[in-house]
Amino acid sequence: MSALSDLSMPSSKSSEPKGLPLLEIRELSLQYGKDTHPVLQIGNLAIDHGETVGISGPSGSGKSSLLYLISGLLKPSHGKIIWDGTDITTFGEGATDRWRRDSIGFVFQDFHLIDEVSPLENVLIPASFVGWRIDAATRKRAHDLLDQVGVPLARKSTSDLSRGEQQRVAIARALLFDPPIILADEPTASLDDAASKTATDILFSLAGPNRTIITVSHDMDVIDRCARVLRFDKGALIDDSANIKAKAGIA
Ligand SMILES: Nc1ncnc2c1ncn2[C@@H]1O[C@H](COP(=O)(O)OP(=O)(O)OP(=O)(O)O)[C@@H](O)[C@H]1O
Repeated sequence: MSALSDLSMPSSKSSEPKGLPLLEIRELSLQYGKDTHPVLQIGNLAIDHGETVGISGPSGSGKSSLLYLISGLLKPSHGKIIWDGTDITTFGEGATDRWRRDSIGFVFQDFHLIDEVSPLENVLIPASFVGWRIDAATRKRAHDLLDQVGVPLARKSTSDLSRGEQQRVAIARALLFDPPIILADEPTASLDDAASKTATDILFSLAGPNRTIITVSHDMDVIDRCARVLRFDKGALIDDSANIKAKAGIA
């Protein structure tokens, strides 16, 4: 891994804090089917620029649904999701996709990589949605990101990589467009202890005054690294507190 510290640079696209929270949720609810009980209901919640936020709670409490809602991958049944002053629930599909590409890097539990292609091609997947030709600067950035997360560039097939390396490819891919917000859904759930620690170190090295990390996790090592922890149960936010351990740097 050449230089983890390179990743800790704040996103160059970060919006300047304007005194508004980065994310505001208002009266949000999600039902997966008409006439079904909401699986998530949140009154008001605000997250500031640069916060590291861990989302914890029992299985089925709505954590992943929340992450999918705030990334625009799911539409709520009611309520507003306001990022930097703009309610993304009013966007059509194309505008949501553009906003997500520019603003969010998403790290999934099961990586969402294409096994048959190289790590470099996987990192470049988001660029392939933007246009037919991938420019040299984007290729170089993908190359540099893989180098920084310590993934062997010479591998032809991503399936040859260890699971830890695959998750690092996924993290590099999430950073391709230098997003100010990183969302992660159980980023260490399928990794062994050593690989979890490396992935967690990389993830949190990305945090900065203007880069915000929001992660769902059952892994206490991940949650302990977050300065703020939101706990959910049965679709409700039951606790929202500062994490004293993370603040003291002893997580
Ligand atoms: N596509 C879907 N259709 C119907 N119900 C769903 C769907 N996805 C999730 N649910 C339900 O919504 C509730 C919240 O699910 P969600 O995955 O958000 O919880 P979670 O806290 O992330 O759980 P886990 O920790 O097990 O991943 C659960 O009861 C789940 O069964």
